[in-house]
Amino acid sequence: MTTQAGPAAADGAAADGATDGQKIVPGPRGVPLLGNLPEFGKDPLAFFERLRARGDFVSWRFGRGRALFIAHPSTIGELLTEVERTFDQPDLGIAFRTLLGNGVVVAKGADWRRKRSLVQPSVRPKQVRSYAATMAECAVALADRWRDGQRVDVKKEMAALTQLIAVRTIFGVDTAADAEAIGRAMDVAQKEIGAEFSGLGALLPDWVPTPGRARVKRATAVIDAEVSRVVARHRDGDTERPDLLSRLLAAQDETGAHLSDREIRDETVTLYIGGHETTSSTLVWAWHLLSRNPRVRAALTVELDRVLGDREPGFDDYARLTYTQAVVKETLRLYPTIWLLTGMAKEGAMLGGRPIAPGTRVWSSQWATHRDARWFTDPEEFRPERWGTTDGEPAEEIPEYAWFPFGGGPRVCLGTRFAMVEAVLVLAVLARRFRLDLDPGEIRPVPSLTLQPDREVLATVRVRGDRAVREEGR
Ligand code: HEM
Repeated sequence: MTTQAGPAAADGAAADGATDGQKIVPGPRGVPLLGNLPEFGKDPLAFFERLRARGDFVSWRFGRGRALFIAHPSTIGELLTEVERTFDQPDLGIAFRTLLGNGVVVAKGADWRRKRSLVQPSVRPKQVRSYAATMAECAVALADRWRDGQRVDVKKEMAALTQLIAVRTIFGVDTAADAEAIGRAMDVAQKEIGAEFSGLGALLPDWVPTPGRARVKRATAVIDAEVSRVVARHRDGDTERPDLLSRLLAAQDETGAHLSDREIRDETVTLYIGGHETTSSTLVWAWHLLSRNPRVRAALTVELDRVLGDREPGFDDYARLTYTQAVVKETLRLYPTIWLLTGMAKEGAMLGGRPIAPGTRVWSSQWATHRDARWFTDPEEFRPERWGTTDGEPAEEIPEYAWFPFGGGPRVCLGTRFAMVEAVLVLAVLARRFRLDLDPGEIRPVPSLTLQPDREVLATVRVRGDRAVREEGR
């Protein structure tokens, strides 16, 4: 994250009042030098909710620079669709760049366009179909290990599962040792990036050496060695493999050029980092919400029994599992794992019909907009039916960009389909056979790189229905 919001765009804008009914209102006063940074740092989710309560277009101070917070879906849509043209993505920091190199998340301009067009075909729906079998297989292997009455740490179980799925679908490695080596190094790097992102590290200049940054460097060296070993094996192999890496190796740009080894490394690591923790946290929040909402949990199992009966799900079931899809969408509404998106205004930037001075940092938050009663009836309630899943029951009318867990516009998440299919299949495999009863007690979201539960999420596994009886008879 950069710390400079640049010149005071909101200054000029605030002077002339409203456009399109979106008046710029001042945010909380803040303190000298640091502005609203202490309040933001203490509890960013509550801070954004307070800004939203003030208006749809709120000026605030991120350190010495002025910033704008936007809450209205139409303005959020403008920001997201204008990224790359009149808004820049912020720099995500040195730790991020060390690990991701110049992959599609980090790249900008023509370089980003080329990379996006090379990576995109490997995550198209047709390709996701071929990864779905691996997703379901990994979930079934976990289900086969769970026993009635077993105590599990849901965060750990979901992280291990999505890690295995990511390593297998991206790198196509089939040995547990390979999967473990890559996964372990990724874990170290990701943890340090999260720590830097949510701590003071993000405010330090790139050249300041910190122990965390040194650990990211060491983990990156391990990842580089592992990935280059796997790439070499793929290049030597003469058979077409059904993994993402094979598709990236085959991809060609309009001049016929392939991605270089360095670019292949950057993109595979980017896909791993982009997809692993985001999906694993979404699943943890889904179990949390299901455990606290028995009505929804019962409705989910009715669908799973009806669609699947006694068999495991496959890709073709995804379209039929509409309630399960709605459970995932509703989970992403209440607990959007990516909880903020920002853009830095460039020359010519406009929002809501008003010019935004270059250098202004504009902030939007999925957390704040997804819980806005103007767009969602009873926004704090976990109600998958709002997505129009029950036979005959119409969906709520939800404006475009009132729900944007995957972003939008030209930089929309490349893994949207991948993530939705993965979350739905994992839930379907596990919830068809089991109930997870989470221990009582409040679990609060902590915003780091992704929205994480503030503590261990412990649960008791319960085998469902008559299967419990069969299980006992074994
Ligand atoms: C629930 C899971 C996921 C969520 C909530 C999520 C969310 C997002 C969001 C909000 C963005 C846009 C960031 C921005 O505008 O700056 C994004 C970008 C991206 N995501 Fe995801 N993501 C998820 C899963 C995945 C998966 C599974 C993959 C890969 C298989 C993936 C790969 C990417 C990539 C490569 C980008 C960068 C696109 C670009 O800059 O052109 N994501 N994701």
